[in-house]
Amino acid sequence: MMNAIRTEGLTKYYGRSRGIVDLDLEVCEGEFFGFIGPNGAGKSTTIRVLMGLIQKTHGSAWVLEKDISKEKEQILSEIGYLPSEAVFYPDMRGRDLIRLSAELHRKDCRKVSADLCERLQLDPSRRIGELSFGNRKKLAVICALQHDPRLCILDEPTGGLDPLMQREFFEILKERNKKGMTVFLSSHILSEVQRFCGRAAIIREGRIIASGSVEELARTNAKRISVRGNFDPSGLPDVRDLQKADDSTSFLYGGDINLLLDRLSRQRIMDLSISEPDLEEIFLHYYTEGEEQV
Ligand SMILES: Nc1ncnc2c1ncn2[C@@H]1O[C@H](COP(=O)(O)OP(=O)(O)OP(=O)(O)O)[C@@H](O)[C@H]1O
Repeated sequence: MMNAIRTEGLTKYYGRSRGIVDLDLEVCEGEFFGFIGPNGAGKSTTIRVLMGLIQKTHGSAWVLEKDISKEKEQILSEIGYLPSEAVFYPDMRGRDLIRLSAELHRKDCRKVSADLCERLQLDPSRRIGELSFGNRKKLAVICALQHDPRLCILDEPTGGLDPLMQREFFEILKERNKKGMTVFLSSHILSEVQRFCGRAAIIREGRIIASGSVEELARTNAKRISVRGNFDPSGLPDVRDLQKADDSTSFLYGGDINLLLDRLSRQRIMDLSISEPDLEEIFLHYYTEGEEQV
């Protein structure tokens, strides 16, 4: 299987401050891949290095099996890119930018771009400076997709799009993905990744802390334990996200269930529930792992 993106020990420092450290990433051609992490984790840095917009500090990376340090031009001609903050010339009209970006790809994209404008409800005759943030985003989406790229790299694409437009946008991506386009979607919105991506990597503080199928990432042995009555789980192993209210205690528990039952049996409690944690809680656990725990 061909790799759409591969990195080996990819590292970027901004002076002495950390951008990304030792990133190993593998995205196969045809995947809908999620790149998820909190603000400042290093998502944009990774993408900018892959795009050749900034220089890596060390490590290696290939996009569509081409070395980012040696074959930048070829890479750019085959991919679509949606930057997180699109900066455009304010006096230009939307359609001029669309044409300019098509010319860069030396392709007649008129039919596709007209179709995209209609689906995303963008009036391309307006001047860019007069467009709202969401409408500029649509323009960037059209520029990223009109030339039918093999790989589309999207850096937090949905900010600014209203729910209806988000739905249409993902519909377009899904259709393209079905026809073979690889999607690399950076996001801090978990539900987005969960709904559309097959596999994902989680990045925190510049490092990949987990990767795999979205289902796999969501799987864990931990259970959500909720106890009504007086219960103190301190001393039990692998207790996370402890929440205490007046007469109830709730936490994620990943330790031996017998230890827990033993402790519970020694206290008078009024009610107990044991349930699967939802994906949101699991990601929260990935995000906060390594920080001080209760
Ligand atoms: N030009 C820069 N100069 C110095 N440090 C930078 C620069 N750009 C990014 N950083 C730092 O690199 C780290 C990673 O930032 P990056 O923008 O890649 O994160 P991100 O995951 O894309 O976050 P967000 O969701 O907020 O866009 C942060 O600590 C950030 O402060």
